[in-house]
Amino acid sequence: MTWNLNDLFNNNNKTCLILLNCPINNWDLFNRLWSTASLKICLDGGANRLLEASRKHSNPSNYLPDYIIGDFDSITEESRSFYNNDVTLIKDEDEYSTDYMKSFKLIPLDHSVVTFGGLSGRIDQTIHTLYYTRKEQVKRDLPICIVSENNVAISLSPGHHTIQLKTDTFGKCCGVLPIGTKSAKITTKGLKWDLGGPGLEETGFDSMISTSNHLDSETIEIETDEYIYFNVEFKNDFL
Ligand SMILES: Nc1ncnc2c1ncn2[C@@H]1O[C@H](COP(=O)(O)OP(=O)(O)OP(=O)(O)O)[C@@H](O)[C@H]1O
Ligand SMILES: Cc1ncc(C[n+]2csc(CCO)c2C)c(N)n1
Repeated sequence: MTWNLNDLFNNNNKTCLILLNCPINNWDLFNRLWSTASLKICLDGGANRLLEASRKHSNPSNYLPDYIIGDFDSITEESRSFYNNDVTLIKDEDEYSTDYMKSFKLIPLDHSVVTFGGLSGRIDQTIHTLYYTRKEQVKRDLPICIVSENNVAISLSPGHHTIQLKTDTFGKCCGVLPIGTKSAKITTKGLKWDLGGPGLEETGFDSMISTSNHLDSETIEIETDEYIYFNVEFKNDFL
């Protein structure tokens, strides 16, 4: 598979943006993802974040998601009444699935997914984001990217991946993260410290995890036998 991470910001008619209940500190970044997405879903308190940020930076009537879904313990009355007429609100009080899990029921399998937020804040929520993103990745051939304030994590299925990224958007720091798997055999090309050579055949919590690695090319090749994440930082002056 070839993933062009610059496509995060290019128009694509089958991309879903999921807005979690996380701060929108970088309106420009959020706005670029919003303009790219064809389907937009707010999770519960994510609607408050959208209303607040779009009021501050623009006109909230131009920022209407397709759905707001969740148990509605976080959405305010004000957000509810603002979005009530134009947006489909789905209240689902199931106590055995999170709002993030509920949102994927609305996303066709032929859509790529960009999750905005979910990597910082409460650690149980962060682990849940990584856990459930992988569960959904198993069902899809298209990527799920988790975009947070300063970096993007892309979920990779077993196989060979070519990741393209431009140095005007992405900084050099990156990681190859075997999260949710005991160990993985990974080979890479295009990183300063490539995996796969002597002493670096295996990656996992019992062996070695490649963090604080650096991009050495605008094309990165990753071959993995397990589901993993690859993360890369946004460039400082891009943010
Ligand atoms: N502090 C946080 N850190 C990371 N992700 C978060 C955080 N808070 C919320 N989220 C994400 O936003 C979604 C909506 O959160 P919200 O606070 O509106 O509801 P919640 O009741 O806390 O979440 P849930 O019902 O899913 O447990 C959550 O499902 C989670 O994916
Ligand atoms: C083993 C187990 N742990 C936690 C929960 C609680 N829980 C998980 S998802 C969810 C909904 C949040 O909106 C809640 C309350 C559970 N049910 N089962």
